Formats: sequence, C-alpha cells, structure tokens
Amino acid sequence: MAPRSLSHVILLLGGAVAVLGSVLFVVWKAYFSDGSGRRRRPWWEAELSPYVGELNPDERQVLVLGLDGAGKSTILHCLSGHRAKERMAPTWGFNSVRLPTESFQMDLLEVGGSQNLRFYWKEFLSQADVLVFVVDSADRLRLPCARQELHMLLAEDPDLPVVVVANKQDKSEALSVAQLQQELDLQAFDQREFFLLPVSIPPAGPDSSPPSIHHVWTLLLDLLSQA
Ligand SMILES: Nc1nc2c(ncn2[C@@H]2O[C@H](COP(=O)(O)OP(=O)(O)OP(=O)(O)O)[C@@H](O)[C@H]2O)c(=O)[nH]1
Ligand SMILES: [Mg+2]
Repeated sequence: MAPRSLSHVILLLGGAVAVLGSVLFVVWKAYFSDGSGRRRRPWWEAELSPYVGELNPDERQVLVLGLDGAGKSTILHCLSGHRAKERMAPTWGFNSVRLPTESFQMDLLEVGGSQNLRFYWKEFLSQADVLVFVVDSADRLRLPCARQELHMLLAEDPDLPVVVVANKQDKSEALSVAQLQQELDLQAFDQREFFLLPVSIPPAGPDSSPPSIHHVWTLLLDLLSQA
C-alpha cells in the first residue's frame, strides 16, 4: 500500500512540474517575442550592446581598463572631442562612447576601476579587438597593483593587442616610459602586439585635443584597421 501511494505522489509531482514548466515556457516566449516571431532583446542586452550578442562587422570594440583614477573616462571624453574637465565622476559601472571613422564604428567601453568592478573585467575580453590599459604614471604606490591586474588580463587572452597608456605624464612625480616598462614588467610581452604610449591630459589644459590623445587615436585606428 505504502509504495503505491508513493508512486501516486511521484506521478502527481511529475505532472505538476511539467505543467509549471509549460506555463513558464509560454510566459517566457510571450515576454521575449515582439509579435513578429523574432526574439525581443532583454533590457540587459540593450544596456551592454554592442558588447554582447551579435556584432555588426563594421564595428570595432576597444575595451578600456585600468585602476580607479587612472584616467580612463578622461581619455574617452577627450577622444570624443571634449576638453578635459577639472573633475571627472568615478565610473561605478560602465561608460561607453561610439566614434565614427571612415571605415567602421569604434566602440570604446570603459569598465570602472574600483576594486569590486575589477572582478568583472575579464568577462569583457572576449568581445574586444584591442585592450587599452590606462596607468597613472604618478601613482607609484599602486603600480604593483596595476602590474598584477594587467598581467592577469594578459594571461586570460594571449592574442589580444594591448595599448598601455602611461597617463598623467604632465605630473612632476610621473615615472618615465622606460621606468614604467620596468615597473610593469612589460618585457615579458615581447611576443605579442604591445604598445606603451606616454599621455598627458592636464585637467582644464589649454588644448581640447592634446597631441598625445591624437597619438592614441591614430594607433587605435591603425590596430583596428587590421582587426
Ligand atoms: N594631471 C593629470 N590629471 C589627469 C590626467 N588624466 C586624468 N586626470 C585626472 O585624474 C582624475 C581621474 O580621472 P578619471 O578619468 O575619472 O579616471 P578613471 O580611470 O575613469 O577612474 P574610475 O572611473 O574611477 O575607474 C580626474 O580628476 C582627471 O581630471 C592627466 O593626464 N593629467
Ligand atoms: Mg571612469
């Protein structure tokens, strides 16, 4: 008697799970369909688009990473043709700009550099055509941390072209490019497409497009034309 009632319970449970599964499937289909039979893009896909999902062949993706305060947002701001601001708000999530070029759209995505966001950096590597890693050349105390993060990223993707931006060269305490090469242990990467660019974007400087920003732009154009 006991095993028979147990089998009834199991049958009932199985039926309930099947009905619940069907209801969930119908709701899911209704929610993600736009009526034409095509799938509706969920909000998070639009939010992160074009960094996830299908990519337009005429788009190139530049991932911009680096410790908090290194100058990532400032670089995106200036590449978009704006004058550097006296103060930039820290990026708590993402920050992106889309810049048109003659042959493709250049999409730059900054992921904030605070410690809790660094954990997610590597998730974006697979969609990137180029990694720009920004370093505050004057932040000597945190260079070991920057080195560790950079080396971790490069170990994740051994083929991704990398531009290390040695930012804040205008500061008197900034390390030179040669010193940074040592401190960041960049000799280890001589097998890959690797660039180290000195950059300085003094806040509220006289120039809306400092020469070093122009160098970043032309290098990115060059690298992405080959991508
Ligand atoms: N002197 C000098 N200051 C700079 C330079 N680039 C950026 N800054 C300043 O550095 C500060 C931080 O710059 P952000 O661009 O916000 O840094 P970030 O890397 O985006 O930081 P998070 O968004 O917190 O990850 C700002 O006050 C900028 O004005 C530079 O080349 N020289
Ligand atoms: Mg920022």
